[in-house]
Amino acid sequence: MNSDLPDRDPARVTTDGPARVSADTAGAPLLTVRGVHRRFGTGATAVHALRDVSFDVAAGTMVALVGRSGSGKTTLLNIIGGLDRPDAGSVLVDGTDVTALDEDGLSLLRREKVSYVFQTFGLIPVLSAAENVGAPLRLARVAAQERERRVELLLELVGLADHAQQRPGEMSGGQQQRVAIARALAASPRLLIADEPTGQLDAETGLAVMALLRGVVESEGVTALVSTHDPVMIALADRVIRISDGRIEEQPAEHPGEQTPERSGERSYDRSDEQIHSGSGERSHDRSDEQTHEQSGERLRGGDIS
Ligand SMILES: Nc1ncnc2c1ncn2[C@@H]1O[C@H](COP(=O)(O)OP(=O)(O)OP(=O)(O)O)[C@@H](O)[C@H]1O
Repeated sequence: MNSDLPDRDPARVTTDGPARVSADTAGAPLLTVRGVHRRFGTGATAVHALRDVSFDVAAGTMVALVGRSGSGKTTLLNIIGGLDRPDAGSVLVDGTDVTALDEDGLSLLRREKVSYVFQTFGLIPVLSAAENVGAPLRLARVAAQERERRVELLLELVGLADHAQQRPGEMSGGQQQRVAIARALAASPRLLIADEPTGQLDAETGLAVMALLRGVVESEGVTALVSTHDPVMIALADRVIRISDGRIEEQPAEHPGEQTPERSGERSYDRSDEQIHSGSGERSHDRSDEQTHEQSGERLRGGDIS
């Protein structure tokens, strides 16, 4: 498959196998949430959607955010992604205090550091898959040739190289969500936020999409915060944060620098590509991280768009 891909600038796209959480970055928080409070409304009818929420997320990990409907997951993700502001507290993403940014700063944050994957995909219906994936690169004024190259690699990564010209309405829900994941990765974000990304998908397709997310966390070195209700998907995460009635219910001990197999990138997870391409949903015990690279051929982080 790799031989079909165009020549690449090795300075932009590495080919040296899966990304690992290196010793110097392992355990370092990519995300720091401190004392976040969000209230909707006032007086007796006020809803305290988040109450004194604090946690850290280490770089290069995939964290599942779980909780019942109305527990505050979307509110929390929106605040972390700069789509909403807390009444109190702070959020640091890769050293940037999101809560202190003005609108321009938030736009820049969303363009450069944080990407979203939504339950409803959020694709632009009149654009092809390739144009949707390329949209953030257009915004970032990436030159056409480089943009085309990255779009091709990204669609390859999510197994949709043959669907580049199809519009969202001509694709299945699972395919649309894979386009959305490719688009979210286009600008090489540090943090990928996914709000119930499989909520609209059947169980098998949902698992394949989640396994794909799991794969890109490792291959692209991205950090992912994913809200989900699905226990199978929770099992794919490095760590689970539970939220109940706006409060973090359970905070598993984290020891910065500690290298579990999961955190060191040695984790073996289900093979997303076979599941996606065959739709079988069968569990593979192959070393998926190696295969991810054999099949996608690339680690896109490092393919900076500037
Ligand atoms: N814009 C808003 N105005 C008023 N109340 C809101 C608003 N947004 C959220 N809420 C309330 O805040 C609480 C948390 O909502 P949130 O959407 O964050 O929950 P959730 O865990 O994402 O739920 P679900 O799993 O159903 O998506 C709920 O009680 C909700 O009704």
